[in-house]
Amino acid sequence: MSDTAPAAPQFADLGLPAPLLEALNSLGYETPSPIQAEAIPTLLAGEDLLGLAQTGTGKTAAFSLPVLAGIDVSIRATQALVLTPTRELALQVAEALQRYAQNMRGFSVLALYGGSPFAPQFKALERGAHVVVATPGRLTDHMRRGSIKFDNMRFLVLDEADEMLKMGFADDLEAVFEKVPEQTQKALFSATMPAGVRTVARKHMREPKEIRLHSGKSSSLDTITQKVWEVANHHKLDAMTRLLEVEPVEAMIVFVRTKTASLELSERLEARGFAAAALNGDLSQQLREQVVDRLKRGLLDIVVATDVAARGLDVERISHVLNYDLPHDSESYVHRIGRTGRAGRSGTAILFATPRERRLLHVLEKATGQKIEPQALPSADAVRSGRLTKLATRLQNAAENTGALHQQLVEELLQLTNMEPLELAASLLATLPSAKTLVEPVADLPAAPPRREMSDDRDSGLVRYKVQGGRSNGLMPKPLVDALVKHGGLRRQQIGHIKMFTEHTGVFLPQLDQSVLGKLAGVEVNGVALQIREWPLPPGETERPRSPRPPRKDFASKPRAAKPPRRS
Ligand SMILES: Nc1ncnc2c1ncn2[C@@H]1O[C@H](COP(=O)(O)OP(=O)(O)OP(=O)(O)O)[C@@H](O)[C@H]1O
Ligand SMILES: [Mg+2]
Repeated sequence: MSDTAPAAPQFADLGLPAPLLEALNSLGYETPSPIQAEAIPTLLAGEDLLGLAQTGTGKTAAFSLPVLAGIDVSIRATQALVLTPTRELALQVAEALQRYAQNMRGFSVLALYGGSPFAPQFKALERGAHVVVATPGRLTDHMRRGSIKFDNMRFLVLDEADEMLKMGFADDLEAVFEKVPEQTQKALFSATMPAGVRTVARKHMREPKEIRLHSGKSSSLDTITQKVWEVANHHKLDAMTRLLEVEPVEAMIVFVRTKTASLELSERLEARGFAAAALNGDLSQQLREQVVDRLKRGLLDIVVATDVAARGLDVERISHVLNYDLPHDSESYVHRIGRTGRAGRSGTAILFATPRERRLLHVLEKATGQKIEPQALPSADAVRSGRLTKLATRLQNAAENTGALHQQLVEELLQLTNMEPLELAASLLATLPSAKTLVEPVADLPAAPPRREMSDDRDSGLVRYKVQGGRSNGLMPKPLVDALVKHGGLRRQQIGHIKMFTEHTGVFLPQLDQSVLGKLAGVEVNGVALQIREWPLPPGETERPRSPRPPRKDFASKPRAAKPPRRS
């Protein structure tokens, strides 16, 4: 981050105490980022602050360092409160504070978030953690119980202030503002600041200084290359597999719209051999933390997440962000793609847009101040040469570990087999599992058809079937798909949307003939005997099965489902 402001100041010029400067030095921070250069002196001077700077530009240190400079470790009381919208972020900010405070003896920071037991939190608050980093929900719980004390509070920081307002925490934040002592210094940070934030700032802050490091036009980083792939919904999974073959992905975060979609897609990716996992608000807190940790440590390469991971998450390995589903709004897009290209590194953001969504692109281009370049889907040739390059790299790497022993083996094999070296190499390749995909033909992915001719739903052209047996019977999408593949002779890609209800399951499939239905009838999946039948929904009928059921002949006269349900 050294190529920024013209007369770049040094950390030593900003007025920070020696223990913090030493910590920055040991962390390898050379020069302050622009937001740090501006925010640190302002906060050290005691002013309130609204800090607006792009994703990945060091806002955490911009507030953490001045907060730490103001902490008196000899007083065992909470002196600063930092609020973050998500649990992962609370933990991450607490960890950052701990790192910056590595030379402040006796310093303690506490992360307070839901999904973790109260008892240790009470104890740590009792002992007087110097800084508390909390999510609004859990903080409100503690405020109700009176376990957090505000008397010594000197700083209040809202990281991702706009998101917390958007999540509906306005009243809780209001209560916090009311509760902190009058002279508490306040700071709000984010990469995006919609109008609502300023209203809060005006109400609760003392003439806050506003530091804005980008014009409203460009809220995302120029280290991020943005591209769009036009893909119909039902080709997204194939397109994603292609993407993974041709793009130099180190780690990727994939954003989908719903929790269910994050589970389904991560399962499908795992089934295709990728180190993938889901991250969404329904998972246990322990699992959520494990996923982030495994991603950081390189044990996972793909995390399929909902917007719970869109804000603040700082994982150096993330080289790519994929918007598998379009975000709800442009702010969310800015934050999502900001998970890559952090701290001056470069990153790639790819967006899957169906033809119908194409018209929304200009909104995102406007929000990021950048063009989102359309990119042709990788051709079969590109996929093949991507695979070949990967294999070549592997062989080159392997060459470093071969020696006389391997060469001698080759000599012996040549003699034994009576083959030419080229023949032998070809045979060896044929036994190599990873070379298998190279001899298989690769089909070109169909480009998304033009808008008018298609219904760009992943279920288009499919028929809706009703499967007797739902979640409450223990039926799950993955085993169901496996059974459809095994007993119904379907290919995975042919299977559309699966919707699990309590008592039954709705699934979109190509039209099945009676013999296939017969084969599937009675097949046991997780102890449930499948009963599967075509299931058109007469207009106006709800998801719930009605009794008495419509007569069978209605089914035959209406092969196509009325309207697929909205994905939830
Ligand atoms: N001065 C610096 N020199 C080098 N690296 C830095 C510096 N300041 C911060 N970083 C690193 O940059 C990365 C991004 O910082 P941070 O998470 O604070 O960004 P952010 O602005 O809060 O982004 P977001 O808007 O996504 O939350 C972190 O890994 C951090 O350690
Ligand atoms: Mg941040």
